[in-house]
Amino acid sequence: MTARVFIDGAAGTTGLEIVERLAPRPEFDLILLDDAQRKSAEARREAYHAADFAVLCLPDEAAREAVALAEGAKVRIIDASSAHRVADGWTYGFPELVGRDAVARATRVSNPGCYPTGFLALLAPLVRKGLLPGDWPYTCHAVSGYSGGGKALIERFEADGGIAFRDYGLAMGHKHVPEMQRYAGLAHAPLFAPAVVDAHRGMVVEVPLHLGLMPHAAPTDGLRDCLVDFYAGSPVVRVHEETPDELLLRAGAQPSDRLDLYVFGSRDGNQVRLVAVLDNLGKGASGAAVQSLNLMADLPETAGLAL
Ligand SMILES: NC(=O)C1=CN([C@@H]2O[C@H](COP(=O)(O)OP(=O)(O)OC[C@H]3O[C@@H](n4cnc5c(N)ncnc54)[C@H](OP(=O)(O)O)[C@@H]3O)[C@@H](O)[C@H]2O)C=CC1
Ligand SMILES: CC(=O)N[C@@H](CCC(=O)OP(=O)(O)O)C(=O)O
Repeated sequence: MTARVFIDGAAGTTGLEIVERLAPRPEFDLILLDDAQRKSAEARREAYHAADFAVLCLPDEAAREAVALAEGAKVRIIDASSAHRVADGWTYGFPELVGRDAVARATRVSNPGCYPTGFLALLAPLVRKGLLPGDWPYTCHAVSGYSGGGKALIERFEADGGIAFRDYGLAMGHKHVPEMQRYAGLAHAPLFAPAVVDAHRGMVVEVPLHLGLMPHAAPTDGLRDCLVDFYAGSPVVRVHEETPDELLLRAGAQPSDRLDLYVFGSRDGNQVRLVAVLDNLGKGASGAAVQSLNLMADLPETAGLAL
């Protein structure tokens, strides 16, 4: 049976990429509103009531409004915004961490933020298995392509043409911190230092560790082995056992729904860099939404993904 899927915000950066992934698939019948209707509350309410699934690709405020418009409908929702990431009644849409069954059964799924996807993929299994302490004050450095900031940041980078690197989040308190802390099981909020580089898409998320100073921490190989075991058989997450000399983001990178993890250790074993490489619009947004939708619709998990 064909499932009807309403993409609210289909004209935006994340929405367009979800449409691209779903449009060729016969299992789905997309509900898309034209320019004249796409912000009409009435048209959107009707769409919610006609759909089996809806994917919200909207700013937070509009996503909260969307959930209200869907009240009373049988529609199952995946929200790509940060409005419901730590809200009661919502399942965090990270099947590798919360379990595929939990996502498959959920009626309200909140897609993880792009930076938290890298951070949590690295840290959550290690803290959960007791190989790193949950009460350590962790730091996370990350760079993202400018599409991570949606249409507004894309326009800014493309119009300016001269920004090579943009450090931001300098007042701390980035909106991703609560989900990073909650789903990694941390006692303290991580110090999060994000930046944007002059590439359309792609990101590198890093957690540096003074391993030698940490109480109850496993050695470098133990950390890597744990991640290898945890993601064994995952079609999306790959834990690399080799340690290359460099990791590159390419300005013209093609869409990818993969998530690549690395564990680099110093020779003396005292320092470690946990590194995740992903596409902010892939496993960081649209790819993750499609993965969750596949599970919710009882379809093969990776159908339609670029892996
Ligand atoms: N870009 C990324 O890498 C990631 C984005 N996200 C999240 O996904 C969501 C969408 O982000 P993104 O696609 O980047 O943002 P964009 O700004 O590119 O797109 C948002 C879209 O929502 C539309 N919109 C705004 N308000 C309303 C409304 N009231 N009713 C209907 N449509 C509305 C906008 O319309 P208009 O075109 O007129 O502006 C726009 O088309 C955000 O919450 C973002 O934080 C999550 C992970 C990664
Ligand atoms: C480069 C850039 O600006 N990135 C965005 C996060 C993108 C993302 O993950 O979006 P949501 O969590 O909002 O859904 C930011 O830092 O706000």
